[in-house]
Amino acid sequence: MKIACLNDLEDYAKGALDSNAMNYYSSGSQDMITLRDNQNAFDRYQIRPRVLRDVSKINTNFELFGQKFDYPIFIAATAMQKMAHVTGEVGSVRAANSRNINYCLSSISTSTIEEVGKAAEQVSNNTRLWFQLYIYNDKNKTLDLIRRAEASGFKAIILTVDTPYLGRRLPDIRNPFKLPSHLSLINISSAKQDFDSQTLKSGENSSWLARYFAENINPSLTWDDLVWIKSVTHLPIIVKGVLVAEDAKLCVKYGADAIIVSNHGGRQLDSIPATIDSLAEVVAAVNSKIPVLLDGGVRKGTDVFKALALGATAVFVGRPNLWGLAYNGEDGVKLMLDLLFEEFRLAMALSGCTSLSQINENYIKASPYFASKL
Ligand SMILES: Cc1cc2nc3c(=O)[nH]c(=O)nc-3n(C[C@H](O)[C@H](O)[C@H](O)COP(=O)(O)O)c2cc1C
Ligand SMILES: CCCCC(=O)C(=O)O
Repeated sequence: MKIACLNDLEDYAKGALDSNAMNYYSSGSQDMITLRDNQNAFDRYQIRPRVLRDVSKINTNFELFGQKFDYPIFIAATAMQKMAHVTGEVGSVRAANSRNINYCLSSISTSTIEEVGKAAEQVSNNTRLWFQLYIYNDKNKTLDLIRRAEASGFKAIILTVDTPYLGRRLPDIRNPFKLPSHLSLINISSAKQDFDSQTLKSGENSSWLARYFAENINPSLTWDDLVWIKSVTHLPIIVKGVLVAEDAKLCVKYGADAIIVSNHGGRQLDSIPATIDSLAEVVAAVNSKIPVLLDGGVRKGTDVFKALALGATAVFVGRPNLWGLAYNGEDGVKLMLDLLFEEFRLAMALSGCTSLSQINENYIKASPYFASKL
């Protein structure tokens, strides 16, 4: 059967990946209410299409931080991509850069920052790369990651702020995740798999990932750390994991260059809002001072259109990158992107929009079926 949409790629990946990788990639936290809602919430909005406009030419280009992109659809940072395909992050970055869109590399990757920078250069002379940063307890480790990203041609730092501790992912507690022995968290030395389970208190999360996080990642971050990062690099700083107006305003106050409305793909706190439902609040609070981007549950061209209509500059896909890798490495990620691009172009054309700047709140409304509940 031919792959027709991103959900087909997910179905394929479910059959192809082992349960260790699939549990880690697919899971959300606790009851996975937020994970499900990220996707379902898009369906609670409707597009208001316009007709009899010349849609023979559709332009999906735009500019952000002085760089041109062919589509407002980027690849989000997801950890440990070599479990999906032997090429891992290198396959993903080649696919994104050959399509002139951004690839975001996770701090917790299975390919080095330098390998990923070089792989992008091989397919593009204008590399599109952002680096996702977790702040380690050891500030020098953090600084080292920033310097290496700068030296490898990364164009922005994404500071993830929704993960002072890893969320409670029940599949990982029931069947503890194991990093396959041929892989390592290669950017960070001393990432050990083993810990003494005897030291766990009753009820404590026994997952290695949760323990790794608790031992290495700094849970005491405050807005001062955003100021600190701004002071040590000239790269734009993008704050990822903001859902409410109060924090959006603080991002502007403390000098963030952009915001990503994100709930970490439903993997952190459960029972928090879907990102598409949080977007309008954040966009209003920011009041056009900095760009607002979104990730979480984007699977269709109409999802992208709806996010742009509610004020996003661009969106990211996380898991679909992993499903594309599992399907066919770099070519599978290209297929995933091309499907989404084609769907998005069609959504624009059938709504009567020929450029991204035309997509605005006039093109969206709450579905009447849900309107009273929204
Ligand atoms: C398997 C997996 C690993 C992830 N790893 C990271 C990470 O290392 N850093 C980070 O900031 N976000 C991470 N995320 C969150 C993504 O960047 C993104 O917010 C989320 O996947 C978007 O939702 P989607 O998967 O529904 O597209 C991860 C998500 C998944 C599914
Ligand atoms: C220790 C890996 C954490 C990566 C991450 O952010 C996630 O799994 O959501």
